[in-house]
Amino acid sequence: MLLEFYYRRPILVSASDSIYKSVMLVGDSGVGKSCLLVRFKDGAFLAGSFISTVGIDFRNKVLNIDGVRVKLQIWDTAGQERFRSVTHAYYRDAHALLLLYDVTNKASFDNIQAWLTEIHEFSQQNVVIMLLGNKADSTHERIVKREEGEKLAKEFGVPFMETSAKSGLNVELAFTAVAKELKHREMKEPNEPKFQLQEYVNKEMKGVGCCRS
Ligand SMILES: Nc1nc2c(ncn2[C@@H]2O[C@H](COP(=O)(O)OP(=O)(O)OP(=O)(O)O)[C@@H](O)[C@H]2O)c(=O)[nH]1
Repeated sequence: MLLEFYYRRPILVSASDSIYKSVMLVGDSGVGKSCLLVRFKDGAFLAGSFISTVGIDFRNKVLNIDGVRVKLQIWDTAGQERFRSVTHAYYRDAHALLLLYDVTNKASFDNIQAWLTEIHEFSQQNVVIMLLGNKADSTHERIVKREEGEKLAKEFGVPFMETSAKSGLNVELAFTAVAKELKHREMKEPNEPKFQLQEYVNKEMKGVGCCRS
């Protein structure tokens, strides 16, 4: 069963009113990748014991972006080191990467640079990357300030926002923002201005303490 996951590749076919895109969730083990995906797909939060992803898994979700059906195939990767070679094989098929750290876990934040190095080594050159500081609901346990996340993202030239799979904060927005970017890249009219992902996120983003899903 597991081997099937290892060798399956996304099949991406286009129709005029639909586009098919592949999004990968990456980051250290325990940052909340699976929970973010479940929140986005099912609107639920899986509280309780933490079960690490084995290898790689995926879910599909269709978004309507400005009248176009954007079919997202979302790949949830295992953050554990021992599955890294499996994950590497999938990078080159990804159109967008959501790179997560956990705001209550400094090591996961410190590892972002290493993740970006790996992403640049294995993914397509024009892949859309967005940095997400997850578990923003954990106000008392927070170690990484929002400003630190913003600074790091600026340093690496990637858009950034904080999310919470638990409260739903900005989860829909994270996926919608990358879907919009991908749709604009594929279907941009000659005179249409470039889509500004960070500007869009800044306008739509909710602060910590809110419960937008
Ligand atoms: N407070 C809080 N806890 C969260 C949030 N997201 C995930 N968690 C918890 O963090 C733990 C790890 O979540 P997962 O989604 O399994 O983490 P993962 O990144 O998929 O981990 P791997 O599969 O090992 O790579 C679980 O106990 C979740 O309940 C969040 O937004 N807020």
